[in-house]
This record gives sequence, C-alpha cells and structure tokens, in this order.
Amino acid sequence: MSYGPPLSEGARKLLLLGSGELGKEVVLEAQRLGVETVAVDRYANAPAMQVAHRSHVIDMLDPERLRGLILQEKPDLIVPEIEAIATGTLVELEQEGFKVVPTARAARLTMDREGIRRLAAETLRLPTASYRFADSLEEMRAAVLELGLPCVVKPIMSSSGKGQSVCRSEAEIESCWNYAMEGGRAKKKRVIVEGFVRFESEITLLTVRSVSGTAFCPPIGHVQQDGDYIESWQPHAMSEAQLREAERIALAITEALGGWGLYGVELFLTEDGVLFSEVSPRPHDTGMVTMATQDLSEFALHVRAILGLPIPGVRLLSPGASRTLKAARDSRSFAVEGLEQALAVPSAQVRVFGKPETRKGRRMAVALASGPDAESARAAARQAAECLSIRYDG
Ligand SMILES: Nc1ncnc2c1ncn2[C@@H]1O[C@H](COP(=O)(O)OP(=O)(O)OP(=O)(O)O)[C@@H](O)[C@H]1O
Ligand SMILES: NCC(=O)N[C@@H]1O[C@H](COP(=O)([O-])[O-])[C@@H](O)[C@H]1O
Ligand SMILES: [Mg+2]
Repeated sequence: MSYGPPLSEGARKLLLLGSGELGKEVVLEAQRLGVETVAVDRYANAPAMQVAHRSHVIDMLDPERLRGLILQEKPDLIVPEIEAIATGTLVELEQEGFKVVPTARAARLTMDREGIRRLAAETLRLPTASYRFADSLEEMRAAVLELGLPCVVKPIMSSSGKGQSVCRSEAEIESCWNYAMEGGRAKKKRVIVEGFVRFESEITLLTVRSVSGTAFCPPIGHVQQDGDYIESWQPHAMSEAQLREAERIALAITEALGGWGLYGVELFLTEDGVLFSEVSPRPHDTGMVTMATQDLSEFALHVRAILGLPIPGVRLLSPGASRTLKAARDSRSFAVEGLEQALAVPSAQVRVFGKPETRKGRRMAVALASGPDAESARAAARQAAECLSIRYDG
C-alpha cells in the first residue's frame, strides 16, 4: 500500500463523522501515518476539528446534507465517531463504493439500542439483561410491570447516559418516560426498558479486527455515574473463566458486525455469568486509559486496522487508570484550572479536550496515570483529577 502526502492528489483521506475527544485522538493517530483528515460535527471548533486538516459543520442526521458532503469530499474512509448519524445514507454510500468503518451495517445496527440488542440477544443468543421496547407511556408501564422493579429506562438513541434513569417504583414510571423523551437524540419516541442487573463489576473488552485477525486488549474495568463513565482502569482483575466467556461474547458480536476496526464491547460481570450490554464500533470512552497503558492506544489500533495495516499484537506496558473532569453547569466563558498540581502527581498525564462550551455533566478533560497495579494507578488518576477544576467566568 502507498499513498501521497496529505492535501495532494494521491493523499489517503479519512472523514470523521463526530469530532469529540475520541475523534481528536483518532485524527492525531491518522496524521502520524501521514493521512489527510477531515473532521465533521454539528458544532464549530469541536475537539477533532482543532487538529484535523479541515472541518465541516453539518447536521449529520440530515441524509441530504450528509450525502452532499461525502460526495464533495470523496474520502477513502468514512469513520463514524458518534451514533447519531443518518446511517441509512451510509448504507447507500457503501453500496455506491464508499468505505464505511467498520461497516455501514455496524454503524446502523449500533445507532439504536434495538438493532444491536436484537442481533445480540435474539440472533446470536448472547446473554443480556431482560428487556422490552416501548413507544408510549402506556406501553412502557406494561413493560415495567412485566420486567419487575427496579429497571433501567433508556431512549432508543442516546449515549453517555443521556435520558437514562433507574425506575424504582410505579410512581416513577412517568418521570422516567419524560426524562427519556428529553434526553433522546432523535425524534423517535421509543425506549428500551431493561431489568436492573446487579453486577459485581463491568468491563469494556476492546476488540480489534484487522488484516492480522482479531485481538483483544486486556479488560478495562470502569465505574459509571448517571449512565456515564467517571473512572476506568486496566487490567481489570477477573477469573480465567470470566475472561474466556467475555472473549467468546466479544468475538461473536464483532464477527457478526464484521469489517476492520476497533470495537468496545461492554459487559457486566455477575454472579450468574457474563452479560453482553452494548458495543461501540469505534474507540470507547473508557478506553482512553490505553493512552497510559498500551504500546498502541485504542486510537492507534483503530487507525491501523482501518488502513489495512498489520497489528501483530497488543502489549500492555503498565497497569493504568483514567478519571474524568466534568462540568457542573453550562457556560461559554470558562477555563480549566489546576494543571500544575495535576501534573505534579507522579505518572499523571492530562488530556484537555478543548470543547468550546461547558454543559452540566459534559466531559471536558481526563486525567491518566500508570502504576505498578491498577489500584495504585486509580489512586494516582483520582489524585490528578481532583486537582483539576473549571472556573466559570460567565
Ligand atoms: N440493565 C442495567 N442494569 C444495571 N445497570 C445498567 C443497566 N444498563 C445500563 N446500566 C448502567 O448504566 C451505564 C450506561 O449504560 P449504557 O452503556 O447502556 O448507556 P450509554 O448511554 O450507551 O452509555 P455510553 O454511550 O457511554 O456507552 C452502564 O455502563 C451501567 O453502569
Ligand atoms: N460515550 C460516548 C462518548 O464518550 N463519545 C465521545 O463524546 C463526544 C461527544 O461529547 P459531547 O456530548 O460533550 O459533545 C463524542 O464525539 C465522542 O468523542
Ligand atoms: Mg455504554
């Protein structure tokens, strides 16, 4: 394989749909290999736009706008970075000869919780939480009563816990429905109701499919608050049997989705076995820890895989951990403070994403640390993150 320099006729061009903190690292890794990068999102100055060769601001859920942009740019690789994209258009464009990462079908099925859950639970018969889908408050009430309380309610299309809540009593059914309606990204009034899983721990198993075959990264443990991750570490301690089962599930779902690229397979470890939760056909937020632990981060692995380059193996250089910094309120005038203190913590690193605005609960930066074991790395990452804060000037 060969290609010319970026911005030349013979350049290899990667177009990223979604330009957040994960895409920013994908762009940086692509640039290391001399690839031309184009970043797209619904707002200006998104993190990946700040490091890409060029950027565009469009509504990626609008099929016409999406098609128009892709025909204009004619990228070699279309790389979805978020779920909320007109994935039907990606399926069409793939049929017309464009390359969608890892496949347009994977983007379409994982865009809404129904597609991927039905594939995993009904087609592949993988173990999952019990679930029902509902299109109205009345249907949701019936689903909750059938599954039993407590249960978890999520909009069919959302991520990072947006619109997600735990329903603990019949009196809460209506407020959970309303919360899901406010938090969903598409206009669809559909929710998934899941039986509440009392897990011992939860992990992300990063699984990379490349010309060299399928490789698993050591498991990443994480803690979530309000449906969004606040802390992750690698490796997560689990039994041989649990790891074998986790890899079996990850292999089944990634083989079914196909293509080349890195997947983040989310799993619950319970007393009764390992359950599949969901999968991202792209680098995972909890996987940012790999920037402090692996010889090739999840972003480097994704880029290598999608370019068709070999991945002879994944090496864990050190245990490590990550801890997020989130905004407390909405602001357009703010500053991230405390880098001097955070970086004085031995082994600590910080990634400030550079998002132009804060929103309540929005992830703005992450602290990373390594250590002799995951526990000490967690302590260092926490210490570094606690030094960081956001000053609001408006
Ligand atoms: N059925 C369940 N039982 C118990 N906890 C759950 C259940 N479903 C989700 N959770 C908790 O909420 C978290 C977020 O859920 P999920 O991954 O489905 O949401 P998401 O919005 O897709 O998040 P992300 O985009 O960050 O992956 C899970 O990691 C887990 O901690
Ligand atoms: N769990 C998925 C996830 O972490 N996705 C990451 O968050 C960005 C959106 O952030 P924003 O909502 O702050 O704009 C996405 O673009 C992606 O990088
Ligand atoms: Mg998740």
